Amino acid sequence: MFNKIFEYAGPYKKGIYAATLIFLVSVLMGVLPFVLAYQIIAPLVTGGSVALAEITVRVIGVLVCLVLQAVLYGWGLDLSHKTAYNTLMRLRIALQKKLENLPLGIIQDKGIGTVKKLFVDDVDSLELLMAHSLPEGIANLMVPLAVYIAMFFIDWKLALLSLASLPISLVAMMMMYSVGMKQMGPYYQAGQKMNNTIIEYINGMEVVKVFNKDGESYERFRKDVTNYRDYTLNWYKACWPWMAIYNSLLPCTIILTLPLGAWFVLRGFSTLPSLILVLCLALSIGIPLLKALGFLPAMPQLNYKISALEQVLEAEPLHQTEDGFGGKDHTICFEGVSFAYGDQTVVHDVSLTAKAGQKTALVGESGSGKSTLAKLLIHYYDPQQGTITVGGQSVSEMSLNALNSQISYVAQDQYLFNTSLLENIRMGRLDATDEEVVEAARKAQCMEYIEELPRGIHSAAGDAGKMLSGGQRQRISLARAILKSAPIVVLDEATAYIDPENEEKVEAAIAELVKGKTLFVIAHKLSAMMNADQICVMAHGSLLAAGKHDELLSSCEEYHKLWNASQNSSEWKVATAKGGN
Ligand SMILES: Nc1ncnc2c1ncn2[C@@H]1O[C@H](COP(=O)(O)OP(=O)(O)OP(=O)(O)O)[C@@H](O)[C@H]1O
Repeated sequence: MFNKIFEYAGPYKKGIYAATLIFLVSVLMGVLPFVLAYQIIAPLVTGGSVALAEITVRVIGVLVCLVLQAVLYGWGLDLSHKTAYNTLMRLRIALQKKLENLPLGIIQDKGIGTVKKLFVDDVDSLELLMAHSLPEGIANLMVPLAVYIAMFFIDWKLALLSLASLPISLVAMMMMYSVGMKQMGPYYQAGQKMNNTIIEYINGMEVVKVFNKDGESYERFRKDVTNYRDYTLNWYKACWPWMAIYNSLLPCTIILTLPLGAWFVLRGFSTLPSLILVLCLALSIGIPLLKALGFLPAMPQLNYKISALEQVLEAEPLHQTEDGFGGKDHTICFEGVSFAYGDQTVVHDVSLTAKAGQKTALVGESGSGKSTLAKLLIHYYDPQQGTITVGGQSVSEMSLNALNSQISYVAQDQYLFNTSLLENIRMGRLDATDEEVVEAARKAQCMEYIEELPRGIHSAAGDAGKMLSGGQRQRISLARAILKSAPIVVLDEATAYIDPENEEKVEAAIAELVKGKTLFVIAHKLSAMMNADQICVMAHGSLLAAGKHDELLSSCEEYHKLWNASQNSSEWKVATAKGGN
């Protein structure tokens, strides 16, 4: 675990060494007063004499030690915190770089809560390790160790007596660590789940209220918060007994030394001055030992958090190169592509070709793998098997930027940034002039409602977002894609859930977007796919058939079924509309 910390610290690791050294001297300054006290007590107890001047010097020595201890401790803390926060900064930058190279789909699948926990909470928790546990812990352990060695030189029998509490404490410590680590998995996952649920709860508040799902949503929230409490308490419950044992036993360095040591002195096995010195030293290391132990309970948690960070930092990055796009045209080819989310394979050995300049439609029942194929094409994930090429060049043999420059992906949920609508549309092509942005907005049928907004196209998407319908927001994202004007357009259910009034306009915007482009489209509405150059029928992650509408109607039973179902549903829509429902 410490090796990894030093790796993260990079050039700042010198700060950890320096802070540890300073803490070490500071702890030593806490031990010296006991030695000085011994030098005053021993002659008095053994019948000797001490001059007042000697006592004064030692008392001043004690005061100097205490002042130095405080000053050095402050200095050490200053240094260790600078090191810690610089390391956290490095770690967050490394995480961000790593996330940038991870498949986007994998990041989305983790959930915002988990990613936020990783970036904020898990990284923050390393502060304890870097600023305290490591430098302070080491110093507070090293000094007692040195003191024990000194005790052995003074009187090995008495030294052994003061070590008596150590073996049981060590066993208790190991037990605490081991049971703590076992409980850590569920505890950590409960924390991740709670984070995700809280974010989902806040994001989904509007829907929850509209659909009167307060109770249900609160119930889930309550369950995850309660679970987290239970797992945390379980963890503590498993660790508490062991913590209690070593916390009480370890600092009891004089528990045997005092009675047995006195007996040793009476029997002549040890001398009184040695006993006094060993007792003073044993008392001096009580506080450092307790401090060092104070850091132990957090170790299993820290270890777990570091592993979670490691998992992300060591996760396999998206396969891509620095190369630009060099495909001969924009023909898309899936060759023997299989893909699994975790253990669940959802795409099985799919091979299909979407010819450049043509419209290829993917149809199939819900869950048949259509969106996953689209996400593989835009390289959200790497397939486990097979290759996807554009114009003969594999998507993993170009940079994500190069691929993105060739593809406009429009899905149902389009994110609007909290900036003006103008800038939101300009995301499509950053060097576009204001006029070009307005032209794209016009082509996407946005201007009629944008002009009615108080600040027109300069309205902030955050404020405007509340005033825009789903279809209007969708048209903003289509304007973005029109402005981008990439040669390939991937539409994933782009018109789903749009009200009839908006549907016509969205379809007009799409028609503008796809003019002369290679189109890869997923839609449930089969009637809109009839004119496609090729329709690919998916079922349970496999490609069943591919062809034109008429061919498939006669040759593919699954397509026939889908077609009938879509006809029935449009008849049902007409009937309900007529019925006024
Ligand atoms: N992020 C994910 N993690 C795990 N499983 C997923 C994920 N996304 C989709 N799946 C699963 O993969 C399978 C294929 O889903 P996909 O969304 O590709 O199907 P689809 O045909 O597009 O469905 P729909 O028409 O309902 O959008 C489904 O069983 C789905 O539950």
